Amino acid sequence: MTTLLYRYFPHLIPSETHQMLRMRRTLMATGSGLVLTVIVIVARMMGLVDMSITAFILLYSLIWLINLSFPLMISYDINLLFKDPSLTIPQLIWHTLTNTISIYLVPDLHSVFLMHYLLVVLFGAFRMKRRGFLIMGVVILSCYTGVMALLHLSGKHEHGLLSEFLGGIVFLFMLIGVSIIGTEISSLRWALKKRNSELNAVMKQVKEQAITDDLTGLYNRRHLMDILRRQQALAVRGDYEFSLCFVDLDHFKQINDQYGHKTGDEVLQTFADLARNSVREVDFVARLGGEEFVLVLVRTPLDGAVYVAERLRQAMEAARLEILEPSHRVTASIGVAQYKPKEAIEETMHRADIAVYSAKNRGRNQVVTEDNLSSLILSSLHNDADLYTD
Ligand SMILES: Nc1nc2c(ncn2[C@@H]2O[C@H](COP(=O)(O)OP(=O)(O)OP(=O)(O)O)[C@@H](O)[C@H]2O)c(=O)[nH]1
Repeated sequence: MTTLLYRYFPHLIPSETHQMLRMRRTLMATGSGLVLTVIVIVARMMGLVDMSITAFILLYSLIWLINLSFPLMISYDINLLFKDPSLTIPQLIWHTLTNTISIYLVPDLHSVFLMHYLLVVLFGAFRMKRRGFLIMGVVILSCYTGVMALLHLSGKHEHGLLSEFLGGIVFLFMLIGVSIIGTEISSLRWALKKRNSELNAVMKQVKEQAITDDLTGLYNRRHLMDILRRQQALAVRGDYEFSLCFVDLDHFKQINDQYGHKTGDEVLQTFADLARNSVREVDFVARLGGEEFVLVLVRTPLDGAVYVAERLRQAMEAARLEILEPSHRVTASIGVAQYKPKEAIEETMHRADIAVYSAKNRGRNQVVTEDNLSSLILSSLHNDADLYTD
């Protein structure tokens, strides 16, 4: 049925995975409703249904209006307005009701329809828990005994009461059995669903850990290289610029020596927070290692990057760190470089790195750009500066 719908009415099949699954189940139920209708129509053609043709057509038009309303609701996302978007209980009750109508119309085939009740209960395994199965059991039993009583009272069904009673007991046991199996399937589904969401959460955590630095929560060096390659690819496509700020905290060894490693860690975390808050959402902040950090400022030319770097330097200089002595200020030296079209990303990193060295040489706590490096510093550092490779 789903395949037919795909072929002739592709626009009615939802593309979202959950909705598609709901549609498939609903079409299964609609399919079993179709089988019921065909059986009743054949029975009427054989003279087993005592109902005028007009009333019969009217009744089945109404039944199919409601039958089709379930898949249509899913097609147009109306089911999402309900607490249970699978519409399990309404569908189960509706199919129980149509099955009961079928028994009333064709009492001679009531044992066939009795089996269909069991199919309806199994349909609940997709969604229901134990309580749902209990409710459905009660609803089905009430419908069945109700319709049988009605048939006997109106004289439409002439079977002996004892055989009917025994048949009812057998059906009750079958109903209990099917409900237990349904509950088991249902609890397996819930357990799987829970395990799946736990796995997803762990996967998310593992992915995050793979790209972040444990101490500061900033991106780590490996992820920084990925970010830079993506930025480079954007710049290569044209009309895109970005800049790097290399940051090195000044005299950090002294902080470790004077206050201990733990305090040193806290200073690194404080700086990480400051750096994170000094850039835009779209920018990136990474820790290269030790007391070295990198800001990747997207869509930012050199002068914009200098502005951000200077603002961060001033914020760090002004920050009062309660973990240190009141007069102790932690400062940062920052080197800024802009990516030049067609160059290797390592070359940009190299220039930013040289700018940091220059800032240190010029007395620390300052921002130096690649533009204001003297050629002397450039040539002396060019040979021994680290090339940043992944
Ligand atoms: N607390 C702490 N210290 C670290 C960490 N990683 C590196 N360090 C320390 O950072 C210090 C870096 O010292 P240096 O490279 O000599 O630089 P500096 O003292 O900041 O001097 P300048 O950079 O020249 O201003 C070393 O003492 C490292 O042990 C860390 O994760 N936590």
